[in-house]
Amino acid sequence: MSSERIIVPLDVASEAEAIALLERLPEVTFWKVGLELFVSSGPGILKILKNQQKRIFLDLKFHDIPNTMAGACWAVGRYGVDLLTIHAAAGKEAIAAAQQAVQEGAASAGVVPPKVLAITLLTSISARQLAFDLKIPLELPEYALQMALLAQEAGVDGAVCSPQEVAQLRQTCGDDLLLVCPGVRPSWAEEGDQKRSLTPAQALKAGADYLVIGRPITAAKEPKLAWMRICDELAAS
Ligand SMILES: O=c1ccn([C@@H]2O[C@H](COP(=O)(O)O)[C@@H](O)[C@H]2O)c(=O)[nH]1
Repeated sequence: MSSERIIVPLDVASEAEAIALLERLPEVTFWKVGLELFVSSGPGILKILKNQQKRIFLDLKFHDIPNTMAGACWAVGRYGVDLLTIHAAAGKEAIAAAQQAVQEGAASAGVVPPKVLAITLLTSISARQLAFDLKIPLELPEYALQMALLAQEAGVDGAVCSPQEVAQLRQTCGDDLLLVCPGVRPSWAEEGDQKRSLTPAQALKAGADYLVIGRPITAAKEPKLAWMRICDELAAS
């Protein structure tokens, strides 16, 4: 079912607001906990989600030296979440350390390790910003692909990329690499700070395994109606 391939972010500032959102959208099976909620309220929300049998994407976007990545990833390994993000730009050694540490952390807690996803390039970065602000002398699709290949060589389970690059990553990296796309926007939703969007149907057709769709649902007047509209559009596509 395509609705199970939609991950909704709990981008709110408190556990109480997160619980209120969970109550408004009981049909959502896969939730993302990101920096805003985790930093403001801590890991308690993970237990709440687990008690409701929800799947969890812990989007903490680690980007640090190998030793620090390993320590943080070991600790995340113990939570029993499904997905964890790190930045591919942290480098091969740090990615490999992260991958090994989640396995060890999970084993120490007797839980299944999360799949580690490497962020190739944040979906809020445009080609112009990549060139002029970040001074990266590669075309954006080539840079995203190189980051995915680096992460794949270092042993990650998957990558985060924009829907605009997902077809190329799928073709080059193969079917075993899990591809998760944020920056997805239905035709009726505002782009906001996302720079490289496609619609949900286009993103799935291009090869995404999972879509992260936040504000078009969570900031809608009626989140449930927005969720249903997206699910209906996917079913009709
Ligand atoms: O490259 C990335 C990596 C992560 N995100 C996260 O996804 C959601 C998107 O929310 P929207 O409201 O649908 O824009 C958000 O939690 C980001 O932190 C991303 O957008 N891009």
